[in-house]
Amino acid sequence: MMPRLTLSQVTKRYDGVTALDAVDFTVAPGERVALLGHNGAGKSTLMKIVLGLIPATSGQIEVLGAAPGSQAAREGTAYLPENVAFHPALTGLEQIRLYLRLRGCDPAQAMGLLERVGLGEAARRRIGTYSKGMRQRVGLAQALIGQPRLLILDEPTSGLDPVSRREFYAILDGLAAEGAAILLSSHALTEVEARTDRIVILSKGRLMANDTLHALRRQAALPIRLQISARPGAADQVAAQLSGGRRNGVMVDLTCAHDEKLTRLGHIAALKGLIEDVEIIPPSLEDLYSHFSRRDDQ
Ligand SMILES: Nc1ncnc2c1ncn2[C@@H]1O[C@H](COP(=O)(O)OP(=O)(O)OP(=O)(O)O)[C@@H](O)[C@H]1O
Repeated sequence: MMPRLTLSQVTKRYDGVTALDAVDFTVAPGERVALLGHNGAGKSTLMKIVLGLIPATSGQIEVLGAAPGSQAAREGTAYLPENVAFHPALTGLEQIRLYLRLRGCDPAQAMGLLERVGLGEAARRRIGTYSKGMRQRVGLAQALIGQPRLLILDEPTSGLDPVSRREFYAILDGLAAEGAAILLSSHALTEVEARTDRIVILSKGRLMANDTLHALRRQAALPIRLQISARPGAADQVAAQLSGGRRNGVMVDLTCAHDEKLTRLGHIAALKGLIEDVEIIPPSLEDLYSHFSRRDDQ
């Protein structure tokens, strides 16, 4: 399938600063891609280039097979900025109707869009009375006008509570299932870990990683933690036999390389009379993120 978004060797220089340095990646239909990076890594610059708001210094960008900022690209692309501001005196329904009219679409679609983002019941209340999570959903309803095939979301869940975040991602899952390509930036690694298909890490404008979480784990080859619960009174013996560290009354911690995992599990299984349970804890996205974003400095 042709990617919805393709960046090839995209470089952006502001005077003296290289904000993007030969960045390559694609986003396919139905794919949810997380764009991660420290402050100043180049995420906003990348989004602005994709939206056609600023030009790249060099490289090629294709948005829905067209040039960024062209009519074809703009018609099929939705953008949700980090802080969406709406008119507080308007109701959600009025606000979305207004956007529909501005886009030359039928304002009667407004209720359907609001229901889609879970604002059906609040549609006739003033936006001034909405919570931050609800305002973010108005933003998403606005972004869904015209059935976009590519969504660019700038930290869409910052400031939302855990329940609102989950609900927001559930809406994105539905859109991706219908074939929308989604690129979202975030600083919240735990939620991205569970809710996206691929991870792109930028550091000082350079692409440090671009793969699934699974593949990044293999590439990084960070140690895996094995957490063993010993039978009552057996923790010292288990720790001694496995050369592991005792944590409290019953827990024994081990770390091992990825390719030692099965051997280590074999040793643990051989102590079966002494052991209640074993938990395998792979490196978290946070561990991977610091691994990949630091690679540059070495
Ligand atoms: N208009 C500009 N003129 C000069 N330098 C700029 C301009 N815009 C951004 N930069 C620089 O380019 C680099 C990348 O900035 P960018 O805003 O893209 O980062 P970011 O990853 O979006 O950061 P954040 O997480 O803080 O939003 C930074 O060093 C920034 O100072």
